Amino acid sequence: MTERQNSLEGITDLQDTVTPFGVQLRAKYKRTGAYSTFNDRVPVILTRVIDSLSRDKDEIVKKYGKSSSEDVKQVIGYISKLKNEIVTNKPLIPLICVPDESPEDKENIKMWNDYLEERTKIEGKVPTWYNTVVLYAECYSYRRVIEGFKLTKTLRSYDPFAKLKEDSFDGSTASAIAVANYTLGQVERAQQASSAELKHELAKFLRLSLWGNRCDLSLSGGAENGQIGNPLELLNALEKDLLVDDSNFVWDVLTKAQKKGGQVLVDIVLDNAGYELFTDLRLATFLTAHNIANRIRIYVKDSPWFISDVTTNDFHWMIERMNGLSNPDLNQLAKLIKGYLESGAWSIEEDTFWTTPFPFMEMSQRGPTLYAKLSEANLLIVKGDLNYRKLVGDVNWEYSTSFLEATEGFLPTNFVSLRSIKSNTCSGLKSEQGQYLDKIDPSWMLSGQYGLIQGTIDACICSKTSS
Ligand SMILES: O=P(O)(O)OC[C@@]1(O)O[C@H](CO)[C@@H](O)[C@@H]1O
Ligand SMILES: [Mn+2]
Repeated sequence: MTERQNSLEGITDLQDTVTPFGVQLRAKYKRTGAYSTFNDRVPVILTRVIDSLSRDKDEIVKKYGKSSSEDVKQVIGYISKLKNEIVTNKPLIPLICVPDESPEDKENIKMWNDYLEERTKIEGKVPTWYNTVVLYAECYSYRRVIEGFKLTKTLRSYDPFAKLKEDSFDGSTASAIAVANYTLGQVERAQQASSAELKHELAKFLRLSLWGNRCDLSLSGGAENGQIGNPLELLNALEKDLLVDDSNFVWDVLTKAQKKGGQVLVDIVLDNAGYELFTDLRLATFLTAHNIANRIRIYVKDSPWFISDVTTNDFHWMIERMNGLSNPDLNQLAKLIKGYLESGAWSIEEDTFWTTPFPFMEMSQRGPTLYAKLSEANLLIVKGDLNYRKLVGDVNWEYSTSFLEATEGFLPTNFVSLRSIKSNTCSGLKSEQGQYLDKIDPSWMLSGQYGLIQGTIDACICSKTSS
């Protein structure tokens, strides 16, 4: 038995079960992905951060100056301690506020510390890693990594995952080139395409963006997980794994908004950098080039998050990379994207809410400005597994619970989730579909094999027009 398992023996609450239906996921349920999150994945990720800091120390000192050498040591110590807190299931602790903290950071620290108090009240004791709801504890683990760097002088904005994200895109360039070529072909045909063709193409771009979500790095513990092969040729084979397909709903929402006149505004909440980001920008390019959307706001994270999530830096890095590679299609696509950003057809948006632990049903209360902003959009596209968990409150819903019921009142506008399933929550399946998958493939909710294009199809939100 390993030292880690020994130390967990003291956790009285560990239960050798799956998560019961109707309750939020917690790592204490041993037969779940949540348990592996703290038993395997996060400790492995933290070790990788430590290793990469030791390996890149000279490079860091070159870039951030001599005193960063001490800061690297400090962060390594901090992250080792954090890892130890997790594997011994210590109580979560308040974030530290240093005297010269910026007002925004102060406010952010207060939010996390207030929430720790709130959860302590809800749970009747101070939350621990395995015992509290995993959505909170997992988000908190990434917030602690951020703190490790924020507590230094020279490395406050260092992104320990940047290299992994960059390597992930570089490992997928052959796939990216194949689809870049196809996307540009579609853009060139923009004037001739019939409505039926556009509808068909939209369904294709939605699928490419959905399956791009298989490439996240937090599920693989930071191990390279890029796209290989020609994604267009793989689409047919993946069709059997698409459990819900509300592509028609997306088309209906967008075309109805168009018919109403005025500007059609689409908001996209991004998930991962690298190949997935590339697929999302292609979807956005398709919508803009065909005038299906007049404006697209693209939401990124304001800090390094769940290893592979896109920050503003990652976004710009990828465009520059596409520009710099010796492939004319990638170069042209990069130019197109830059043009969209410069003209204001697209904008990159940050909001602190995306790096909080809150389920989206709490957004109207805890992030009212963002909620109001999202409600201006005709359509909201929400990428990825973590965002799905937040959409449905990270509850293990009975699989046939409708998506709308599971989102518990979060409805700023019509929205669609594009998610490859990587955690133990899923709603809106056909009767018996989930039970059947449980039987044939017990790990179907954790593998990322299955996907959803799932919209708020039963909600009646009249098309909006913004100007
Ligand atoms: O949101 P993403 O990038 O699709 O997935 C993130 C993820 O891999 O991280 C967690 C595992 O620790 C899970 O919530 C989820 O599967
Ligand atoms: Mn992610």
